[in-house]
Amino acid sequence: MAVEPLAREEIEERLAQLPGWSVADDQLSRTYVFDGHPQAAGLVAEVARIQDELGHHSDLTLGYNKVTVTVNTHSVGGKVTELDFGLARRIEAAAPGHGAHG
Ligand SMILES: C[C@H](O)[C@H](O)[C@H]1CNC2=NC(N)=NC(=O)C2=N1
Repeated sequence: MAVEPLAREEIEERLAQLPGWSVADDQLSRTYVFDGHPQAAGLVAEVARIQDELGHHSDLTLGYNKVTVTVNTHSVGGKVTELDFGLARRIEAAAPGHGAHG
């Protein structure tokens, strides 16, 4: 089945299960906060592995103690799809192991 952009209600239903994530300008995103830089970089490295496994890649911004994840699906013209939520759920599962909060 081909991936399709999610409708607004479908996005709202999925966001309700993912506290901290939001959609603006057709981008699904979340910022995680850490106690320090190595922890933040550790999440980036794990997310890179997850993204290659899934074949779906977010834009990751690494700051001193923050990581911002931003993703949409290029193949449907830059809209939010189930692929983006699938990646977000995997990142949510990984983040606590790196000490993410915020
Ligand atoms: C061939 C490869 O799987 C595609 O180019 C993938 C790679 N990663 C991707 N990542 C994102 N965010 N959107 C895509 O449409 C996309 N396409």
